[in-house]
Formats: sequence, C-alpha cells, structure tokens
Amino acid sequence: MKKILITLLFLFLYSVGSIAKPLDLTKEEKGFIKDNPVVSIGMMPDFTPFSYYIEGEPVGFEHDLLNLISQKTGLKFEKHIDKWTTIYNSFKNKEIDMISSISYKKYREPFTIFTSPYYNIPIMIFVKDNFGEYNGLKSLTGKKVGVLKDVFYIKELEDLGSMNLIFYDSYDELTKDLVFGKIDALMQNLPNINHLIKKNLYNNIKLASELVLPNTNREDLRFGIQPEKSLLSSILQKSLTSISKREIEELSDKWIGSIKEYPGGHIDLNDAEKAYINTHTIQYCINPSGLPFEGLNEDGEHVGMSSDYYRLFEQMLSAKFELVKTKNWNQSVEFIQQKKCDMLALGMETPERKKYLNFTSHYLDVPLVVATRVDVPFINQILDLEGEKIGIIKGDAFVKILRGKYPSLKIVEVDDIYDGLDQVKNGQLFAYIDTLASIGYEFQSKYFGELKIAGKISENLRLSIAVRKDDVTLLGILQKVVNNITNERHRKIFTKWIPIKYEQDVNYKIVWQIVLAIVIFLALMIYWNRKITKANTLLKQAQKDIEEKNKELNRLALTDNLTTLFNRRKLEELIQAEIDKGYHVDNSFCLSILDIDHFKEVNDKYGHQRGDSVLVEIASVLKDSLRITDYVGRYGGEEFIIIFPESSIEDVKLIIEGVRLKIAQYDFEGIEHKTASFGLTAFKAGDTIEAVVKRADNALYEAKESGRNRVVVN
Ligand SMILES: Nc1nc2c(ncn2[C@@H]2O[C@H](COP(=O)(O)OP(=O)(O)OP(=O)(O)O)[C@@H](O)[C@H]2O)c(=O)[nH]1
Repeated sequence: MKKILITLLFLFLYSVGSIAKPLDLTKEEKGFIKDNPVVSIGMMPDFTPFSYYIEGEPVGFEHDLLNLISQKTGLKFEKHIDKWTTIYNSFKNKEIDMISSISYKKYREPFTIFTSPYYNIPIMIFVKDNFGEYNGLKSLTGKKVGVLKDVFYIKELEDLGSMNLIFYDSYDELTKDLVFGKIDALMQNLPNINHLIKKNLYNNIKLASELVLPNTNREDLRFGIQPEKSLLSSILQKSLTSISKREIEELSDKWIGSIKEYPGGHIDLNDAEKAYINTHTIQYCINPSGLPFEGLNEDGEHVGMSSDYYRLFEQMLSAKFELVKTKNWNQSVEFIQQKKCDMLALGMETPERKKYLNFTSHYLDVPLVVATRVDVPFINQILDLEGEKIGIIKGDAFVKILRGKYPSLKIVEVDDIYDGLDQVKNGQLFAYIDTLASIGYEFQSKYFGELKIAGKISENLRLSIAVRKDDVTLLGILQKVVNNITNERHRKIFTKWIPIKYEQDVNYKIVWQIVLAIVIFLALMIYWNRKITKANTLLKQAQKDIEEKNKELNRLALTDNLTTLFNRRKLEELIQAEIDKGYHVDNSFCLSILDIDHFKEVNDKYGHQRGDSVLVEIASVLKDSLRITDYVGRYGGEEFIIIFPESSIEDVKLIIEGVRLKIAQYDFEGIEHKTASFGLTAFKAGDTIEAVVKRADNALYEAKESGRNRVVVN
C-alpha cells in the first residue's frame, strides 16, 4: 500500500512538473492578439535542426515551437525565411515583428526585447574513436583541435594556451578533417555535429565531453521582439513559460535527438597503401543517369547508392575521392580507359573490361527485369522476347553477354534509361532491360499506367569496384574496403536508395495485379463451380426424370394398358426365364391359358366399353386368387396366361379350379355371370415358348369344345 501511495505521489508530482501551465493573458494582451493576429518573424533556412528545409518544406524545432505557441495564443506567424544577416537587418530596420534563434548580447538590447531561452546549445568535444581515454581539457594538451573561425568561445580557448587550435570556415570541413585524421579533436555545437554525423554516416568519431569553460555559457536561442511591441513580447514569454518540460523534451527528442557513440570501422593498410592514400586524391567516374545506383542531381552533385559508398570509402580509408564528371556511362568507360579517372564504384566484371580493368569481388547483386507496355503479356523467360526489339543501355555489360548467350535476340542499344523507356512507350521497342531498382526508380515519377515490369531474366547484375589495371595498389586497398563493408552498412545504403515509395509503387502494383488476378480467377472458379453445380443438379434431375420415364416406359412396354397385368411380351419373357431355369421333371413350372366364354355377347349386348370393364374385373379376380409367386398377364383379346413357377400340375389344377369358380360366381354389375375355360400344361424338357403355349392352347380348345367353364390338362 505504502509503495502504491509513493508511486501515485511520484506520478502526481511528475505530472505537475510536466503539465503545461495555463496561459493567463491580460485584457490588453488578448486585445493585441485580436487586433494583430498575424505576426511576422525572421527565421533561418539552414540552421539545422532548428529551422531548415526538408524537400522544400520549412521544418525544425523552432517551427514546431511556433506551432505550439499558435495553438496556445491563436497567433499566426508569417515566416520570412532567409539567411541570418538578411533577417537580422530586417529586424533591426523594423521590417519584421520578431526574430528567432537570437542569442542574448548586451549590444542588441536597444533594438530587441529577448524572451527567455527556449534552447541552450551545448558545445561538444569530439575525438577520433582511437583517441584513447579522454580526461578533460588536459587530454587535448598539444593536440590539434579544430574550431570554427570567430566562434564566441575562441578567446577563452586561446587564453588556455595548451592546445594547437586549427581554424575552419565551415562545419563540414572541420568534421571531415577529424574523420580523416587531420586533426585530433574538434569543438562544435551538438545539434550541428549530430546532423553531420547522421547525414554522412561518419562512424569513426566519438563524443568526448561537453566543453565547459568558466566564462562561456551555452549558446542561448531566444525570440527577439521589437521594443515597441511589449505586449507581443509578454504574450510570447507567457507562451514559452506555459510550455511544459515534457513538451520541450518531446521537441528535443524529435529534432535534436541524443548523441550516440559511433563505432569505428577501420582497415589495416600496409605502408605502401597508407602512402598511396596520403599522396593521392582518387578520381572516380560514375554513370550520371543510373539512379538509384548513381547519378547527378540538379546541382550536378553525385547522388545515389555509389555516393554513399564513396563516403563510406572515404571514412574507412581516410582518403579523398573526387568525381570526374562525364556525360554518360559510355564516356565514363572511355575516361577510365584514357586514365582520366582511376575507378568506378559500381562496375560489372566482363572479359572485355578485364582487358583494361581489375575488379574487386562483387558486393552488390541485383536482379534484371524487363519493362514493357502494360498491354503485353507477362514474360517468363528471356527467350519469350525472341524476334522482338529489346533496348539495353549502350555500352552496358549485358549487351555483349545477352548477344553472346542469345544470338536470336534483337538487341537495340539506347542512350540511357529514359531513351529506353520512352522508346518502349512509343512502341519503337518491345521491351527494355535494366535493373529492377533503376526501372522501379523511374516508374515512381514517370510511365505509371503506361509501362509495367513484365518479368525477370535469369541473369543478375553483379557489381564490383572496377580499378584501372595499372593501379594495383588501389585495387588492394579497395578489396580490403569491400571485405570490411558490413551487411548492415550495405543494407542501410540499399534501403536508403531503394525507397519505400518504390517498394510500395512497384511491389504493391505487382501485388495488386496478382491479388486482382487471383480474385478474378477465384471469382471465375466460383462462378464456374456454381454453374457446374447447377448444371449437375439439373443433369441429375434430368437423369432421375429419364430413369423414371424409362421405368414408366419399361412398365408400359411390359404391361397391358387396360388391365395393368403383364402384356404378351412380358409373359413370353417370363416363360423363357422359367424355361431357362432348367427344371427337372419333378419340379417344373405350369402354364395355363384362360379364355372368357362368350365374351362377344358382352360387347354385343352392353357395348365395348362395358366389355373392357369386365376384362378389368376379371383381371383383378385373377390377381386376387393367385399366389404371390405366380404371374398373370393378358395374352391378347379376352385371353389370359398364368405362369406357376416351381409347381406341380396337381397343385395348379386345384388353384385354377378355385379361380374358375371365383370367376363363375363373380357378380358383374348389370350383366349376367360369366365363366371362363382353362387349358393347363406342365413344362416338359426341351419345351420352347411356342411349344408350351401351344400345348396349353390345345387344352383350352378342348375345354371350349367340351362345354366351356372347365379346366383341361394337357
Ligand atoms: N370389349 C372388348 N372386347 C374384346 C377385346 N378383345 C377381344 N374382344 C372381343 O372378344 C370377342 C371374342 O370373341 P370370340 O373369339 O369369337 O369368342 P367368344 O365370344 O369369346 O366365345 P368363345 O367361343 O367362348 O371364346 C370378340 O368379340 C372381340 O371383339 C377387348 O379388349 N375389349
């Protein structure tokens, strides 16, 4: 419980400390905001990370701070972004209401009201990572220490008199010289060096300590306000005071960050190599239009993956590299042949090039893809392109490789990637082959919806550092570099230049295409499945109907319409089946034919229809009087046949006698009693249908002849 209370108390005190204090403005101050909602402010364009540009947008700690103030007060800031001297003069000439990033100086008081500082920039001492232990300023005694010219703490440093101060014009040069070991330490403000380290991926310098001098304070950053605008200055001061510690910490975390120690990544060079590095500026050529691998930006500066690799080489070797500009890749290849440059950071090893270049082992392995118009089917293998015009950059190692390997391909050399892709777009070329990264990079801004990546070819582009053949020392140095570039470092450079946007644009496009294809495929499958299932159900139903119809047909084919007894055809089948059983004499089947006596009279007296109904009634008497195993059918007209399977003639005779009596006693409504005559016979070995029926018929004839209404056995 005690613990919980202490924790709650701690949280309470912490939150009190970090909660923003309310902004308590006077009536006059509120009136000022109402009358002057827009305030003009001078800010710097390159004061990283406080006020600078990212992709044309002004950003930084101070911009976010002004946003906070706007939220609290409702003031809007009209930003005049220009270099320090310009905004400082504008402020002094009262052309703008206020200025940011101003440090307190007594001489500025007549024309400035200062707010309290919103940031105090610490000055830091950085050393090379192999400096050894740093124990305060005495560790710098006799060492070369780089500082910016005219920096405000110079006097105090000079007064110490212990270190060898080297003066620089720019932060960039100062930092580079420490990285390359020209000086032992440097002093710089923290955010600035942090930015440079991050930008240049320097990894062989480390933070030693903050510079603390008795008479030098940290550089204070404040807002300066025109003295006539005292209400504005009090509003700003109140706003700054109301900003919580936590809000300021968040801003610092976002823009200034925490300094980290950068681990070294050094290479052991032998004396000859060290001498080479110290005496040479290494001249290099690039492909000026090969982004994201390498290229020149609008200002003609080297950018792309290889620019980061060169920076890394500089860092790892403490060597200086210098770009020799060329118009295109072809010219770069010519230049290195003419010894106008010493190396290419990204070159593919080919037998042709090996005549005048040495190559380190390869350190980049990138897939090659085929770009086509969107209406072209996907390409599974390079031979799908047979007979079609395919563009590849002139002088590219792949021109020779593909020509040698696939002579049937029509390879057309194009000037550069833009030429290649434009020709595909215009239909002059069927396809263009280049790396996935290069094509993807161009697809970000151009050709969207017009071109697509139609497939990958099995060959990969393997890139090494290519060095002039006569420069063996440089090759040895650079092979050591390649051996020492960590995967992490490769990954960092790769992910920096293969932008996420590209991943999204290209991969998502492909992913969406695949997803769409799958969805369409599944939809079609479902549609067809449903259709097939439906068709199957219908088919089954139809089959069932047919079966029933067939059964019905069968039944109809085998039964007599009027009496629903078996018909003659069925009777003959049944007789044959009995014959086929192969009865022995003592266990045979019997057959009887019966004929209604004087049936003609019924028709004549009562009509044919009544005759029919008499036939139906006699049929039902027959059915009712016989055993379940016996068969009865209408043989024709008023004649019926009864089959008695596995029966003796004696038994059957008794049954027939019973049937005869039943018929004779049957009351036909409206007409006199009727009788029937029966001929009966038993199966004899060798009997055919005709034979057995004939014998029964003869017996029937006898029955008729001998007076009717009787049973005669034959
Ligand atoms: N109503 C009706 N009469 C039928 C049918 N088939 C045959 N007949 C009649 O049955 C009669 C058979 O007559 P006959 O063979 O001369 O002999 P009968 O009158 O039965 O006299 P018997 O000599 O005793 O056979 C004929 O008049 C036929 O028209 C039938 O399906 N319906």
